[in-house]
Amino acid sequence: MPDHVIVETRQASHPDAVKRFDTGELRRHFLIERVFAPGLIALTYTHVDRFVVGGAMPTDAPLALTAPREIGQKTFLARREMSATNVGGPGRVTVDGTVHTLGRLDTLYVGMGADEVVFESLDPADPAKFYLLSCPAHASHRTALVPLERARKVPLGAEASANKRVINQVIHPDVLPTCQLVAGITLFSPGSVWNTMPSHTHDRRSEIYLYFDLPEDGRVFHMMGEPHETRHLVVANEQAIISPGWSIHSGVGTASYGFMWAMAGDNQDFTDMDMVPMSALR
Ligand SMILES: O=C[C@H](O)[C@@H](O)CC(=O)C(=O)O
Ligand SMILES: [Zn+2]
Repeated sequence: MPDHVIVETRQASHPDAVKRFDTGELRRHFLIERVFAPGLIALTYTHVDRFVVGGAMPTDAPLALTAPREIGQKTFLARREMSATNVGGPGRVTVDGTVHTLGRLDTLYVGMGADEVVFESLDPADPAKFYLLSCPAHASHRTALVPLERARKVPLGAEASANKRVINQVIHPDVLPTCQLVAGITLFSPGSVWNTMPSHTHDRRSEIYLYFDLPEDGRVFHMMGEPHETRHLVVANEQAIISPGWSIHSGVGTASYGFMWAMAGDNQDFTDMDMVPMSALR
């Protein structure tokens, strides 16, 4: 039987090399075009903070999270922690026999050491799409369901600058303890389309973005690169981006969208950003 867990590996890149990348190379290294594939767990193993990013999209059968060779362990979570956020129809995640039901934008944090993780859709015609984020862990924290309402809310931006939005901090030290992972869901006011502008970097933490809720022909122009050497990626709905610590991560949509961001690295201090003055951007 073919394995239902597929993995692609991405190496880390030096900014001096990246400034010579053409569009195809930028996309090959930093954009994850297929996050969700029906009936599969599709993962990207990146050497940027050893993040594993991907999607579990069960249709008519449950999908068990097995440990691919890349992990080098008998179970996926032997030395890792993980979050699963549902951006699709209603679903269930069973962790070592305990069933958690996830509606839209609910997140399950799964602590290091969980053996059996199984994903299911409640309705195969409206499949759940579990967006997975995992990073190395050193301690086992409690598995917990974090509905969007439980997130710590940080309103930011203004209508006049087209960036009025609420940052929902879902995986955050004020919500629940984790080893490295910090993550949230940023949702916009109608008409606001700019995220994370003014830009920032935080070399001690890398970041992963998933853009969602874009219409079929909508696109986000995601800004990346060192502040003095910016590039962009044109991103469609439900595609993800690997943002190394040296890169800005800002985007503007041709239509309304939401996005999930996640960080791992040396600290979990969300406010510890190096803000980039507008005059420094090139
Ligand atoms: O370091 C923090 C991350 O870049 C995100 O939280 C930014 C974000 O969601 C936003 O400004 O909309
Ligand atoms: Zn950031």
